[in-house]
Amino acid sequence: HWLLRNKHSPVYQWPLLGMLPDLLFSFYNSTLHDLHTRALRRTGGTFLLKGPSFINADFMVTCDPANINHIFNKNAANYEKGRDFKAIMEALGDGIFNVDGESWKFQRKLLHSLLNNPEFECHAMHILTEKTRSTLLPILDRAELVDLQDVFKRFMFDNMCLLVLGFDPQYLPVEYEGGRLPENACGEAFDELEDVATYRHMVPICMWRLQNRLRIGMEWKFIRGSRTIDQFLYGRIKMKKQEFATKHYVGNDEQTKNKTDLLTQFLVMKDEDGRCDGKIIDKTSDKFLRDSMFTLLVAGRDTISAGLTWLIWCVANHPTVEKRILEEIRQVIAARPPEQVNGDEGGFLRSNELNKLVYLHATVCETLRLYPPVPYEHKCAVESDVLPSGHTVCKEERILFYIYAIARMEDIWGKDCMEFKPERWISERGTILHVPSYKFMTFLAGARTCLGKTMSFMQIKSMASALLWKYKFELTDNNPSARTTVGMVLYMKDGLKARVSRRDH
Ligand code: HEM
Repeated sequence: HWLLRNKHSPVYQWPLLGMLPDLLFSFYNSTLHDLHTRALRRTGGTFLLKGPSFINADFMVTCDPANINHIFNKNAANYEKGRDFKAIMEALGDGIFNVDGESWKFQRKLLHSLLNNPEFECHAMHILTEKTRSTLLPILDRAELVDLQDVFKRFMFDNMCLLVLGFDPQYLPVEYEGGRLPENACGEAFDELEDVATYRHMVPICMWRLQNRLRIGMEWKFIRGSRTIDQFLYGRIKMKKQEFATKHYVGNDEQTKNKTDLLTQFLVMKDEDGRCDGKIIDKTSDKFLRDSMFTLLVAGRDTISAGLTWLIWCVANHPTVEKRILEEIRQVIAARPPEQVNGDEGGFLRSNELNKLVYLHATVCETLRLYPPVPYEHKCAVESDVLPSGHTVCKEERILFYIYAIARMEDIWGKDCMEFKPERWISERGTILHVPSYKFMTFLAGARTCLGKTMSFMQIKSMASALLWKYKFELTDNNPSARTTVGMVLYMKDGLKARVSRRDH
């Protein structure tokens, strides 16, 4: 019976241990995403991932657009993040990622008004351009061989700190000695907390809780990393509050207010505080500010840097795509009025110019389709339900959405789904095609769609155009299929090492 069952099982099932051995093997082997993709292909898009039979560790795994549409839109009220998610992502505290119900509604409204404000978007672009000009370009000008992934990650950490806290920790300093970028306790603590979250996804709750009590293994990393992050964030919050107490805040008019960091905006916003479970959420309390600022830093740092890393890799592997992008930028620059033409400005395009880059936009979409910075997500059923695929979900059962696998399904993206083809995003009229979020789920779907989507596109396009216009990146490893990390963020396992040379236009 066991052998017969395995004949039809998408992942090998061991007695007592279920699919855990194969999962762990592919986790340490960095092939976890491929294992899920293969299993989803075999099963038509949905299967039950069986954990060890002596603990409740089963997951329904799906990448079926009909199921996703059902869970995120049609019957969204029945699906929550759930208790486990909050425990796994403990470092995020009560930030928006980790909450449901009233607290989520309150934070969503608050963040929506801040992040999607045109003046704030303009401020974000200004910070990004200045930081690129003052740090990133000088480093790339000097570098011959560089790990672009490491540089982008550090750069985005500084950029997000400026945007969120109004402070630059200089994780990517302009000057550094010995050709190696220096260590930074806070930046590294972010990485450690992410590793812990991945580990907690894999290992049964009782096991990591015990390790936490004993302060050993990965859980010791969690304790140490949380302490570093808390010191950093509470320190910044205290300083900002002191600034407020000692000097009159100049930004009473709406325009100035929207052009400051998010921490300041949280403090000056006049909106009412929220309510959750009958209690009042005070949005200026240290704990609420810590959780919100940390969430925003996490939301923007890795997603954008991972997206940009994959984009440079994809473009470097597709010379025809690179040629078309450069041609598009050349046309936009050529259309500038003479008084705005400045040789050194190069690929630094203004927001209205970035909007004209349809092919670059399609390239970003295609990169984020094949390499979604958040490769999987999970939710929990409040009540039992039947999915459109016919699978029954029990009460409190967890569902894993394999965003990475969606792009690799022929039924969804066609026979050429594995190919990197920006053209698939462009309509006959030359505009960007709209693809529903349950098919292009990189920014999630439904009411919980990412609040930084517009900003991310602008930032990735701005950096990509500036870098591709100014430099040629020659990859040291010509492997057309790079290994991916298996963590919460999809990075390149071996980094992105490239030789950098300036282009002569
Ligand atoms: C390429 C870049 C990005 C990608 C791929 C991305 C992806 C995602 C995903 C998958 C989620 C759902 C997470 C969950 O529910 O657990 C999410 C939520 C969110 N993102 Fe992004 N994100 C990006 C950039 C940003 C940026 C730059 C910000 C702003 C600083 C941001 C702010 C948020 C917020 C506030 C939420 C929570 C929405 C909610 O729960 O209602 N994101 N994002």
